[in-house]
Amino acid sequence: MNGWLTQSFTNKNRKGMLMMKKNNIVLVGGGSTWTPGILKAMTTHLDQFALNRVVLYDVNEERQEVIGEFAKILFKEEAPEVEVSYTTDAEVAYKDVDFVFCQMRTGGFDMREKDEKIPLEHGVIGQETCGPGGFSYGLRSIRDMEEMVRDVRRLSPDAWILNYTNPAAIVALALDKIFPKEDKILNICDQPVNLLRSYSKLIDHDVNKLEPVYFGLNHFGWFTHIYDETGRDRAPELKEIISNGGFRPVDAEQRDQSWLETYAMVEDMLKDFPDYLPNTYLQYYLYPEYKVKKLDPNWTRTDEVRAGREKKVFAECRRIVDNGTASDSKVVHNDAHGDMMVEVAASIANNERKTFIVMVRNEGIIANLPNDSMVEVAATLGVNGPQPYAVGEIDTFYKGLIENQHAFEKLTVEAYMEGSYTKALQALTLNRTVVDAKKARIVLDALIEANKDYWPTLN
Ligand SMILES: NC(=O)c1ccc[n+]([C@@H]2O[C@H](COP(=O)([O-])OP(=O)(O)OC[C@H]3O[C@@H](n4cnc5c(N)ncnc54)[C@H](O)[C@@H]3O)[C@@H](O)[C@H]2O)c1
Ligand SMILES: O=P(O)(O)OC[C@H]1O[C@H](O[C@H]2[C@H](O)[C@@H](O)[C@@H](O)O[C@@H]2CO)[C@H](O)[C@@H](O)[C@@H]1O
Ligand SMILES: [Mn+2]
Repeated sequence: MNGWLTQSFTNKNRKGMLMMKKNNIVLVGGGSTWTPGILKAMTTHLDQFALNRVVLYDVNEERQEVIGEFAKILFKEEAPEVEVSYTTDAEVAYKDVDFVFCQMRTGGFDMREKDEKIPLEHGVIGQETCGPGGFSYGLRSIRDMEEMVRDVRRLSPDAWILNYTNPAAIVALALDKIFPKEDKILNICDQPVNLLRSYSKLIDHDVNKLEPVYFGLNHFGWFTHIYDETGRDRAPELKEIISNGGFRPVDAEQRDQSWLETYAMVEDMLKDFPDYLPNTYLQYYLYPEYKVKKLDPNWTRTDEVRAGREKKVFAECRRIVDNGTASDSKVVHNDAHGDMMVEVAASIANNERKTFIVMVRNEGIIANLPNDSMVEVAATLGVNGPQPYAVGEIDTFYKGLIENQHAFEKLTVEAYMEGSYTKALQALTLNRTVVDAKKARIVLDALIEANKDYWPTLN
């Protein structure tokens, strides 16, 4: 039984006491490199999102132990009233939870490396969530994600499942097809909010006062307007600034070179297509040949992450555990990722109806796109889930791009569900990063071989 937190509550309109439920959380992929940041965000948002119990769950015992021991120290110092534990047992993890925060990586970085390097060996974009890499990772993620949902529903029928697991576009579509009646699964990406934070720096404006209008699919969308609190659209000014002075992420000093290059490509995209502010991932679809030349098949993003974030996070957590204190922690910072995950949960739990950019089944939100696509748009979040803002009709160029990408995503999910080689080949042939069917077949066959321990058989 959860406790309740009596919280003193003050804002400019109301003063009083708010009874806030204390939530039981499970963090799936508890040994993830992002977990320390999310845990830190949990400790700094306790007045918004009250916690009773936090369980970390991972299939990898070694990773889980390092991050789990760190978690115990962090909470002992920051929020000793919260019960913290870690486990590799799904039966323990999913029992009696209110929110599941999910960020698993089936196959780990070893398989991410193959997703990136195999396509590149054949002259095609190799990226974690885009093109054949995203396809490959998608076919691995769906199985574990389906199992997770079934386990959660058996052990915690009413829990909210907040999913970050990539490729989120394919995972979201697959879960929507497998569990069409589910209304408590929400797929989220932190890239739009991270872009918003970067825009807010460019115009020196509080990000919380910016209201975005966004449309597309996950890692495949555009900001059409960015309104400030006076109702003025700041998008034209932002486009001007970026077109003349380039674009850097808000946390540029923490970024590896490849992310700086990725942000820089927004300037190129705006020069070619000045209508809207593009999501950075569009670079792979708009300039596949150019990007392939820039990518190094011997040193991809996985190598950078392993040498950078993964090494730092685990070394720092081990150091904290050895020292017995997290008070001087360096790598555990709040960024868009942890903050957003906790703020999304708080908005749902407290029925705050704050606006976030999330994935939802289209059903007319973007009037001239298929109803069954999982679109990424602005929505308010409350106890009844997302209430998306209507986008209306979109112009031909964007409609064409998105319909093509949706067809790729849908065929990928169907290839998984039907075990269909033909649909897998159709999916890769449609993808803008591949196009050529002979190339698609070569890459598909190589990925089948690499994923034989993970994928269903494709006949
Ligand atoms: N949606 C977004 O915007 C966003 C942002 C950041 C990260 N992510 C995603 O979050 C995930 C974690 O990323 P990372 O770079 O920290 O990877 P990571 O490999 O460091 O962490 C993932 C963890 O998941 C564990 N895992 C694998 N299969 C599991 C399963 N079936 N059940 C429970 N745990 C399992 C692994 O052992 C690993 O410890 C990835 O899917 C990544 O793409 C998404
Ligand atoms: O290559 P990685 O593992 O570093 O990151 C892949 C993820 O990239 C995006 O996330 C951003 C995020 O938006 C930002 O807040 C900050 O934390 O950096 C991340 C990248 O380092 C993307 O939205 C995710 O889906 C990817 O998993
Ligand atoms: Mn993302």
